[in-house]
Amino acid sequence: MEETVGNSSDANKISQPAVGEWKNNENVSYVDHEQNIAKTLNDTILNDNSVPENVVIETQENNCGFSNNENTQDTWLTETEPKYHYSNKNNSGYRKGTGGYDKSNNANNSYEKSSNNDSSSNNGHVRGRGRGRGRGVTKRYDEENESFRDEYGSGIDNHGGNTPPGHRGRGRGFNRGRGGRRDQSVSFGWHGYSEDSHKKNENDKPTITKAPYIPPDIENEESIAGIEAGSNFDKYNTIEVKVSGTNPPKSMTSFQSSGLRTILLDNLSNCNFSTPTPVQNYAIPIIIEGRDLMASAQTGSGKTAAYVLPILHNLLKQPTQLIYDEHHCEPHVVIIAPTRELVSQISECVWKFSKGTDIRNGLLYGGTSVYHQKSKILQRGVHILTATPGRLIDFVEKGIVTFSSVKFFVLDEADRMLDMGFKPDIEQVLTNSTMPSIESRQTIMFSATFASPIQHMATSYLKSDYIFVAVGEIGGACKDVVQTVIEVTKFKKKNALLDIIKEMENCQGTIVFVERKKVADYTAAYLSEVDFPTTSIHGAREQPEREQALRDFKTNRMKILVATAVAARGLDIKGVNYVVNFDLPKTIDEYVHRIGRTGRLGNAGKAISFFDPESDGPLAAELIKILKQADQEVPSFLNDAAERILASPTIDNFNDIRTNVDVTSNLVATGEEEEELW
Ligand SMILES: Nc1ncnc2c1ncn2[C@@H]1O[C@H](COP(=O)(O)OP(=O)(O)OP(=O)(O)O)[C@@H](O)[C@H]1O
Repeated sequence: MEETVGNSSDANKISQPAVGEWKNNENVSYVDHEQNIAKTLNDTILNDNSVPENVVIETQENNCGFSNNENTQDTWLTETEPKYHYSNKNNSGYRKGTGGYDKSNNANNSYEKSSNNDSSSNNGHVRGRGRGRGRGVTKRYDEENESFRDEYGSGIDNHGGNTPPGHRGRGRGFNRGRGGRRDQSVSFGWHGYSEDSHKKNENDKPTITKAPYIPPDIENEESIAGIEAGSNFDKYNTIEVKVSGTNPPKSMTSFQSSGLRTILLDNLSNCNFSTPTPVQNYAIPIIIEGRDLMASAQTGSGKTAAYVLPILHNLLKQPTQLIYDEHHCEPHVVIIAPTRELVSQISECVWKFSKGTDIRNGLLYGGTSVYHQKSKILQRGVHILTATPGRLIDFVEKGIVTFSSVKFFVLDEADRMLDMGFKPDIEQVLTNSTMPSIESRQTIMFSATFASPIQHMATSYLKSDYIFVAVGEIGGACKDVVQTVIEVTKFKKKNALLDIIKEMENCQGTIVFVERKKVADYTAAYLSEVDFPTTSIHGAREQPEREQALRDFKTNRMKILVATAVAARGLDIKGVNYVVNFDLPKTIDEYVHRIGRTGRLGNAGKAISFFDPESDGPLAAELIKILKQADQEVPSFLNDAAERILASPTIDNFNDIRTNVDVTSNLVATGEEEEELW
């Protein structure tokens, strides 16, 4: 039975749980904020003095939220009981909405866990415990028109914690919380983001305004510190490097002898870059000499600096006028990467190496304020624009960015940018009428993996005399990562994960990769419940939440990060000791990138992967290859699985599992997700 809550004329009355739903707090029927009382099922009125133990009357002031206590009882938590406390402000904890996807799991009715105890966090509304189907109105910011529009929906979105009550999203199942309260105000700690669902319009519907997100500026000193070189850094010199193409420039052996401008050398030394990595030794002279480049080198071996430094050098050596006005700007360098967080990280790298120069650095990515990004890049113009494809195309279509001045075009994670998911976007950028021809620009592509078909395709964007550099085996895993593969079937994964985490001396710096956003939430909720502070990052979280999650993980506030493929590529996080593949990815390249979040720059890392013979068979043969290439042990069950697959004519896509990577584009095409599926 469902009751209407959202349209109630009394918006201050919160959800009325169905009779019997309060298994553990059977005394409480509902809470009335206006009168500041709770009522029991038999309508006895409880005031402050008579509420049963574990029940706190929720007021607008303490807005505290539900959780379960130690005995897994549903409890309303005040701010003085932070143990199971979800913080909207920091959006890093976890909750599990019983009204949404897991009503049956009463034993696990634990929601959020966070040590944050900030009074501006109004946590209750994320839970959506009520049975009603609210018909709320959401003021949603329309980036296209730069205005707010109303969206009506039913039910609370239990997911992100900052989706206003009444909003139902676009019908992606998991986010459909049911009913719940609509009388919460939410105030977010991050800059420029606030919600207020107290306001009502003339029809007595709450009007919720959600200001577009303005990310914090990257210019802070903390950003300077990269990962410190580990004990295996020197072994980089033993890796074989293959260079092909006509007359390749000679490689360098040190930053000092590289010819890089003094200001760049100073910045390098401020960032503790003393010895170049092999990919830097080869790529820097090639780019300085103006050659197009396709380069592959293992994860965590310094590819970003390998293209940022020579580009900065060339810009400084031959400065040309920066063109911009109040309507448009013409960057000299365009760098494209697949995820928002990676784009932000690259831009940080550009910033730290260009310190003290006149180079202007701009950033475009989805989930953030269009207006803000537009005004930032138009205010002073940008030499180097780092962007995700979706937002860049948006700006190009609006005429805010034109490419007439482009000298360098860079694809980071190039194979990903050229696979079926992103290729149309890249083509759209490269065929834009303002984009200089191949001959008139320098095109640079980097990745740790470069499947042959993608390499072939990529050549059509490069000058015919481009240079190809491969440090080590193309697509090979970093040998500093100890890889373990364990056979675990689907239903045993949860316990297996817990066992692994318990066995770790310290689980701090663990990334758990899962395939689906929903599983990311389940897993993070579960781990939080069992005392491992966990956060998550995936494409269904709002951008401020994603960034907060990364910050929390980077600062060790959260020990574990559960992530979908959105965090698989490029992210460079200090102190990642373990990668756990709770679900294996569909492609081996993705596996290589995922495990490459650890074992970076000569540091040791560990990767543990759950191999489910039922679903992961198609990956077995390639996984064996990767393990052997990295001198790792191959478990016998993996050989068996590979043989089974070979003998089986019925397995689809065995010869080309890459056909599975196209899911992103489908969603982008249907407009369900701006850029990222994962
Ligand atoms: N020569 C160097 N000396 C010291 N630190 C370096 C050097 N080169 C890179 N680093 C640091 O190493 C880390 C990894 O670099 P980067 O993220 O560029 O690797 P990558 O090869 O692009 O990895 P991925 O394939 O995962 O994208 C960063 O923290 C970076 O600051």
